[in-house]
Amino acid sequence: RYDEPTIGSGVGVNGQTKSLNTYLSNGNYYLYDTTKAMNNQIRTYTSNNGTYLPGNYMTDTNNNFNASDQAAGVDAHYYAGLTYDYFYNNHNRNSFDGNGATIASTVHYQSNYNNAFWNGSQMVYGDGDGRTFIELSGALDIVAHEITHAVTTYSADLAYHNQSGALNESFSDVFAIIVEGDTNDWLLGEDVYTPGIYGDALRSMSNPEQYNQPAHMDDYYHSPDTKDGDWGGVHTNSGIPNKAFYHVASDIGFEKSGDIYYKALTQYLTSTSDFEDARVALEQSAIDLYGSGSELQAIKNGFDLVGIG
Ligand SMILES: CCCCC[C@H](S)C(=O)N[C@@H](Cc1ccccc1)C(=O)N[C@@H](C)C(=O)O
Ligand SMILES: [Ca+2]
Ligand SMILES: [Zn+2]
Repeated sequence: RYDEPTIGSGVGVNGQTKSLNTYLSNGNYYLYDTTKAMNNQIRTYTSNNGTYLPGNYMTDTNNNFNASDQAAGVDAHYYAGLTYDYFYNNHNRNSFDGNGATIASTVHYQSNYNNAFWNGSQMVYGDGDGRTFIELSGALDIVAHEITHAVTTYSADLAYHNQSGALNESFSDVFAIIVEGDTNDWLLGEDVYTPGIYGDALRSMSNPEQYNQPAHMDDYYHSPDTKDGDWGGVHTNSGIPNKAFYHVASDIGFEKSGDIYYKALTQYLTSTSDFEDARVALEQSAIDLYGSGSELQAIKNGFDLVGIG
């Protein structure tokens, strides 16, 4: 019996059926996608509500991943593939390290875990407690958010605290929105956030204040640089550069803003960059790509509007 790439199907967290790149080995089908550029692989595991990482491969006997406990893995796998395709097709980046690194995702991490994260080596997704969140890999913007953290690690490596940390969070939200690619969708987490409440989200790029984030430097949130202080409020102050991005992308679109933000992240920003440095990096990236035209003006305008001078 030969091992070989296969195409299976699965049902995601929100009930949609999707085609999956899987792998047949010894009579079992694995969530193991070998179809991407040279040597890159996308591998999806389950921690079975424990804390072991990466845990066990998620497998199926008939290549139809339609069991309820497989849904989180279906979406983590499928959305990782979409995010891989975005960075490869739009920025010619082969995986998060630019060299075909395996994208490993683990779902069913702990119990009732209302979060998802990049742990420096892989993506990890909780199931949520069923009230605040359902399985977090069920949202493309969350998967793209986490994989962008991996891209950041292998580029600017923005230190995860204070303004550099808020930029780290903001760049993950920026590419989450771009990968979703819907000019009407400025929300983050809406597909898996509060299943009992329609239309809300964890964050909004167009109106950060709606979910208690500042949208201007005048309202910068001074929080302790501790775990309990969210390392200087990185998930709060990200609202300020997020709002700037909303203005920029509303002006020049996701393709041009994506190219400018990608160049800034990978060629100009460093681990200690602050909000002002980000403005300078984005202005320089716009000039490099488009000269001193409307794109540069969009950056200047967006950052002026949020008070980053
Ligand atoms: C381990 C503790 C901290 C992890 C932080 C990760 S990178 C993170 O920022 N996770 C996102 C998940 C997310 C992304 C987009 C939309 C919804 C939810 C996040 O924002 N987590 C919030 C809940 C937080 O940690 O405050
Ligand atoms: Ca969204
Ligand atoms: Zn994050």
